[in-house]
Amino acid sequence: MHLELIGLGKIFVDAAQGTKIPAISSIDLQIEQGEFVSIVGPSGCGKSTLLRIVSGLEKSFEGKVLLDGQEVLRPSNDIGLVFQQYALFPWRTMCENIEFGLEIMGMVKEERRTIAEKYINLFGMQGFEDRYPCQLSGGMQQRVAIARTLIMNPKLVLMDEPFGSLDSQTRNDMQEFLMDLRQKRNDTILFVTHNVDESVFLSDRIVVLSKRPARILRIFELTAPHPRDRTSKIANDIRREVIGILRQERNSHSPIRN
Ligand SMILES: Nc1ncnc2c1ncn2[C@@H]1O[C@H](COP(=O)(O)OP(=O)(O)OP(=O)(O)O)[C@@H](O)[C@H]1O
Repeated sequence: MHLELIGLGKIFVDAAQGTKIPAISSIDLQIEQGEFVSIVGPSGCGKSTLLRIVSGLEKSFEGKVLLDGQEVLRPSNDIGLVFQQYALFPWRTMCENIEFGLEIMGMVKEERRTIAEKYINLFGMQGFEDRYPCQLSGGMQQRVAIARTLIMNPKLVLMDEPFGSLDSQTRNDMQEFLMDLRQKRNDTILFVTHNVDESVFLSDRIVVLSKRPARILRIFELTAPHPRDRTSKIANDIRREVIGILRQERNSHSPIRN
């Protein structure tokens, strides 16, 4: 897998008010197989818009997204999506949610059940197969959403604040779970987060975006092996530096107050 973002730009037009909202400007980025790349940036800077463009959901934008050299023009099974809202089907059990994509592909029930069970085991969710989403904890629901995406074996997984609605302990558990999973599967992940700690714990690279319209301010490379020590000097140094850039960016061009 090789992902290439070339000169990405996006301007929203508010037809009612006749105003233009530049959301993204001149973003170039390359991602290789197995990389975990986090995107952080000020609130409202254009992170989700960037993911939507990469996913093929956004129809009009400048530049190109190339996945293995092929232009991404629409959503496909090659690119999996995980959102903050788990978006599970409430009327389907855990197992039925996980096997949904395989069912849509026309796979017969026995075959897809066998594969879904493999994922249920891999995700440590045995015993909950027949529960409905409302009977599962938030962390478990997000695991189901991730399993439902990964069962399609996408080349690239896009995650938009996937742990944003979880309490801090569950969030930590999910970060560890995701790292463990990654070691087993070598998925390629582009991950949007507001949480700098999370990006330092998880990423091979952290891409720091500017205020809207988002452009790349800085890319940090993190080479510490996993599992990472959240309190190590290197983790603290990078965290401090990323937070410093974001603070400076937030305060830039703001009116001087007495
Ligand atoms: N469909 C749309 N029409 C008009 N403006 C939009 C649309 N979608 C997003 N925007 C605007 O584009 C900008 C970037 O939005 P986006 O959701 O990508 O930011 P974000 O960095 O993901 O935000 P957050 O930090 O709140 O998650 C915002 O100002 C938003 O209001």
